Amino acid sequence: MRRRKPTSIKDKNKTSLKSSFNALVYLPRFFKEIWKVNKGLFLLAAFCRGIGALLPVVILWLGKLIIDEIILQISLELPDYTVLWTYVGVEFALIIVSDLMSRAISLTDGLLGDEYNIATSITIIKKTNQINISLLEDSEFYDKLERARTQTTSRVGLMSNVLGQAQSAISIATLVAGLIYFEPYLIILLVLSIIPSFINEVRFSQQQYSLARSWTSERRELDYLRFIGANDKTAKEIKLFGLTDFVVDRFKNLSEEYYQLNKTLAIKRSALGFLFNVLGTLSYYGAYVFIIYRVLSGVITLGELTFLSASFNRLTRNLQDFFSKFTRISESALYLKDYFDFIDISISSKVKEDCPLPKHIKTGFEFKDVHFAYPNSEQDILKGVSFTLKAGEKLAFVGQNGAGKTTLIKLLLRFYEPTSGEILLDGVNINRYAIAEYQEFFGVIFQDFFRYEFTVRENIAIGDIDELENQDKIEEAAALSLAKEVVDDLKYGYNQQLGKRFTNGQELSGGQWQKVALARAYMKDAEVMILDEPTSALDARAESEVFDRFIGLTEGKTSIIISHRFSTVRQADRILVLEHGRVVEIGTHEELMLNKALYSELFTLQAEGYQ
Ligand SMILES: Nc1ncnc2c1ncn2[C@@H]1O[C@H](COP(=O)(O)OP(=O)(O)OP(=O)(O)O)[C@@H](O)[C@H]1O
Repeated sequence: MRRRKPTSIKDKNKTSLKSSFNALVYLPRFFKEIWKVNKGLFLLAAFCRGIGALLPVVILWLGKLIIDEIILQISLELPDYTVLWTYVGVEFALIIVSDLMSRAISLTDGLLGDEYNIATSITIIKKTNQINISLLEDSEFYDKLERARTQTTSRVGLMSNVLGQAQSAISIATLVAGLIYFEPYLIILLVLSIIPSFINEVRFSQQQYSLARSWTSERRELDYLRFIGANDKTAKEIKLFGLTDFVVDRFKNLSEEYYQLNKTLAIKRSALGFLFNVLGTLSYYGAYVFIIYRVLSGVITLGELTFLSASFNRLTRNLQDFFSKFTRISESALYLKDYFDFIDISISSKVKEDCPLPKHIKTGFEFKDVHFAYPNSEQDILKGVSFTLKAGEKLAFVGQNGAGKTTLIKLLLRFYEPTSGEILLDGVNINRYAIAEYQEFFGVIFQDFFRYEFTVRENIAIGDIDELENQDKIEEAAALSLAKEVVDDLKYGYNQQLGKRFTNGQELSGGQWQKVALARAYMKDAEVMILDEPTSALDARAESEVFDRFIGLTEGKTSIIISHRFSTVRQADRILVLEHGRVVEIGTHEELMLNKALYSELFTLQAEGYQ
């Protein structure tokens, strides 16, 4: 695989700067969502930040009053310390309140963040379920989903940062007001001290971000190499084929390049950062000398000196922090865009879902000259497929690997739409039925069924999750799919946790997993049953038993079986032979044998193999 060379950082800088600032428009919507999650907590967080923002200037002001009062009382013959101790008492109380506020802020941020996290995770799961499978398989879209899913912590961080910025802005405004009141000229020095480090911050954080983003696919490859190099699923092959050096070299070469680019940037950022900080410190001392000079000239008091120098110092730090956070916020806001783009995906169907679904199938399904190519692919997988599946009929699909059998099922289930042609149910285009209701019609077990790392009970009940507590039904389904014998050997029976991810989990063999997954098909009394060869890992005896049961149980039911096992296929009412996306034969076993074409050739070939 040829790797795309990352574009230079500078080229990307302009566009990413613009797009990250543009992404700030998502902030109001973001806060509206947080507001909806918990209004009370949000108000409390805002209140605490408001108080927290005003306290610094008030405390500094009290410091000034205390010093001025001390100096005043020292100069008096009959000093009265009442006012002084009152100031000290109030300052003490405010310090306590300030500490209380900062703890309340981190508490409310944490709680609000957790609640928002839960709410967005649920939104993402629900939305993913509504989105067409074809979109989920689009790599660009998938990246977006990945980012939306994995960036939840950044979003929570973003919330704290933005609220923190608002707090800083108020603090800064009050401190600036203080400076202007006493020494307006200090503002010039303040601006001089802050601009260099602001420019440095913006420039480098943008470059860092551009570098990270332009290396997205390489970083994904690095993650993948890390994954295959160090996990239990690949360990066997990596050891046996001696792949460690291959993986390590590939990882090293790729990461070295990224490391070097990053290193150069980090060194430059630190060196310039230091230089600009020296400039900042210089201007601070400039201000300090100016203030001392003003005290010595008797223009301002000693208390005002402490107030001004502390305010100036605090302002410099606050402003630096404000600007560096600002660039970070605009970067994180880009992830908001990914998230909102994802949840805004339109899910409305192109056609009106205006037809009520029949309770039971009357005539059956009909594929009419169906053509299909997967999204982003030029290749036609189905080329004018026409056939009928009558109500109550058992149809088998046969054909070589890649002929398009599973694709036919995916179209029937409306995971994809035909490129042209149509699929009818009882004479009506299937797109006109409400999709969720329509899909409820089917009981399907796919070749690549998912191994949920849940308990056996849950794994079986997935076929009809409303029946999770119906032990009799679960046991019945397990008996029919031969999963019962697997469960009988498990320490915790139906409550056995499966897989290795969680404590006390038990891994199953491929065939045992298939038996468990098959039980799902028996959980619901679906109108149409589909078995897409989920039996490849079963031993010969179990496989024939599974199919015989399936055939027996689907007697008189509309069903489709995909299998390469001809002794099963021949038991179907009719057999559809698919070759390179075309129906080449359709008929009963006897008819197709007489036809002496592909089916009889494949059947004879397999029968000979068994002799
Ligand atoms: N999501 C997808 N995106 C693009 N192409 C796909 C996708 N899924 C399958 N294909 C391609 O479509 C063709 C038909 O695949 P399909 O899974 O329908 O074959 P099949 O007849 O069920 O094969 P098998 O007997 O191996 O299960 C194959 O060439 C495959 O590469």
